Amino acid sequence: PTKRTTKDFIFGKVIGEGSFSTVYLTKDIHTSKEYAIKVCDKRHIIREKKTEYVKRERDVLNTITSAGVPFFVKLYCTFQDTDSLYFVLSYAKNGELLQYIKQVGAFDIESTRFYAGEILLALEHLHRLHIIHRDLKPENILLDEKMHILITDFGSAKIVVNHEQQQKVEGDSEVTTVVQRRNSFVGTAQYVSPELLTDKVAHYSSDLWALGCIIYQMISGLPPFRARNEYIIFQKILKLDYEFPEDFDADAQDLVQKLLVVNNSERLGAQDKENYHSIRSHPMFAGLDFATLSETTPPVIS
Ligand SMILES: NC(=O)Nc1ccc2c(c1)=C(Cc1cc(-c3cccc(C(=O)NCCN4CCCCC4)c3)c[nH]1)C(=O)N=2
Repeated sequence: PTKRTTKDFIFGKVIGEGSFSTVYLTKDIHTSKEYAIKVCDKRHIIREKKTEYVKRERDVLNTITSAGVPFFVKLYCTFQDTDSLYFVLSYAKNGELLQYIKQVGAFDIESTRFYAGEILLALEHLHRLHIIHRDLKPENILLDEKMHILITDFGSAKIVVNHEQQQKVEGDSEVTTVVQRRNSFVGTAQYVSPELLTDKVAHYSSDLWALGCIIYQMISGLPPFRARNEYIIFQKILKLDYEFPEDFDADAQDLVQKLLVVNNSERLGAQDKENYHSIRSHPMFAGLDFATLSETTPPVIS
C-alpha cells in the first residue's frame, strides 16, 4: 500500500494533548472513517531526547495491534513529513474514563466491577505480550462507541526482554531515563508505584498498583494519594498514607488494600502466571463473566 500523507485526512478538533504530541479527530477522505491522529513534533522530541520513547510507543502499538487483542487502541499506519511524525490510531468516541468519573463523581459498584474487570483483562493481554504500561491512569483509559475500554499512550511502556517478573533497569541511561520519567510524571504522580520511585525497577505488578488506584478513584471520585505537590504525593505513596471514605464498598476496599501493597511481590496477582486468577477470584468480581465481558453490554455509568 502507498504511504499515507496528511492530504489523505481531514483534520478536526484537538482531542488530546501530550508534552510533545497533539491528538486530532480526523476523517479518512477515501473511506470517511474516523481516526485519532497523534502528531509528534520532531524538533521537540529531539530537543527533549525522547526519540527512544517514540520508537518504543510505535513498537508496542505494532505488537498490540498485530496480536489482535481487545481493549487497546489500534495503530492503523504511521507516516511523517519534515516537521512531524503521525500515528493513525483508533478513535474512541466517548473519550476518557476520567471525564466520566468527574461527571458522575463516583461510580456505583456494578460499573466499578465491570470497568475494573475490563482493565484487568487488558493487563492480562498486555503482560502476556511482555509489556508493562507503567503509566496507567483514567486519562489513558478511553471508551469506544459501545462504552468498552481502549487503553492508550504507550510512551512510557517497557518491553520486558528477560521475561523475568522484574525488569532491572540497567545502566545510567536507564536510571537517568527513569529519573527524567519520574520528573516527567507531572500530573500522573498519583498512580506511580513505590518501586518506580525507589529502586527504579519496572514490574508487571506496577500496573496492578495503578489498577488499585483506579478502582479507588472510580468509587470515591478521587485518587487515593493526593497532595498539593508531587513530592508530598511521593512521600504518601512510600508511606502508604491514604484512607477510605466511610461508605466505601467493603469488597472493593479489601481488593484495593491487597493491590496497594508497597512490596510489589506481595501484591495480589504478583505471583500469578497464566492470568490474574487471584484477582479474578476476589469477591469484588463475584458474578462477573470474564470470558464474555468484551461482548457484554456495559452497565450505564451512574
Ligand atoms: N496519548 C495518546 O495516545 N492519546 C490518544 C491516543 C489515541 C486516541 C486518543 C488519545 C483519543 C482521545 C479522545 C478524546 C475524545 C473526546 C474529547 C472531547 C470530548 C469528548 C466527548 O464529549 N465525548 C462524549 C462523552 N463525554 C463523556 C464525559 C462527559 C461529557 C460527554 C471526547 C474522544 N477520544 C482517541 O479517541 N484516540
